[in-house]
Amino acid sequence: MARLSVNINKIATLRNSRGGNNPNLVQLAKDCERFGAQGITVHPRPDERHIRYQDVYDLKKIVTTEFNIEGNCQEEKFVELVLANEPEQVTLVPDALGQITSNHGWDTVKNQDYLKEIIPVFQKAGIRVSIFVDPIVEMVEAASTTGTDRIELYTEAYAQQYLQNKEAAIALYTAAAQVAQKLGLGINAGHDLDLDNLQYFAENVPGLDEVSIGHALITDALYYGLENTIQMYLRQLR
Ligand SMILES: CC(=O)[C@@H](O)[C@H](O)COP(=O)(O)O
Ligand SMILES: NCC(=O)COP(=O)(O)O
Repeated sequence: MARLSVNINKIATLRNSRGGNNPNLVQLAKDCERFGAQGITVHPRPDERHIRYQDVYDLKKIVTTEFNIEGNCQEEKFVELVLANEPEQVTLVPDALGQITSNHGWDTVKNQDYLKEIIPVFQKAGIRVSIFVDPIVEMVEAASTTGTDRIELYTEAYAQQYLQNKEAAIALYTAAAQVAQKLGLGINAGHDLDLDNLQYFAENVPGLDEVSIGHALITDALYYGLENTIQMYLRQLR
């Protein structure tokens, strides 16, 4: 069964909107784990629009499941932040500054030499490395030669096509996962996964280790409550 890592970026968005500490991000992360979350994911961005760099230090002290820090390793401050906190996993995402959200994976062919250089920096600190990739076989194959431990399949395209044609939506992901498995890569996935599309994804992506879900899960929690929502998402993965 794939693990559920809850991305709490949007809780930080709500907190920052009033300048105070409500909702309390640290308490919410503790509660997510108590409700069944098998990991906590954060994505500190250079503009600190939601997760602040200090949040990472505060969360590191209390996360007892798996701490996954996502971000752009081309930002020197991000590398320092991750090495200072030594999470279980770092997910390297090639975001440009000012993007409203993450919207593409690495070109693992063009960035092969760079990734081969930066990935061991984290691995030498005992941190598992996952790199964000689109579901393209060539990108997965080139990911395997970078030395990364895992890939994270970028699932926005799946989510967008799922309601119109789920068989077509899943095809590239199933194929990419089959190649990743053959190459000995761990397989994570994330972005726009939700209560409607998650189960079908998990059933058709072999070797799926972890999904990280934030935006839809936090939105659902406004209607169903956080504890119930986390349990609803976990049931989609059983
Ligand atoms: C990498 C990815 O797809 C998401 O994890 C990302 O963290 C979403 O970032 P925002 O919450 O800033 O949209
Ligand atoms: N890596 C994906 C993630 O952490 C959350 O993405 P989303 O569910 O907020 O789209």
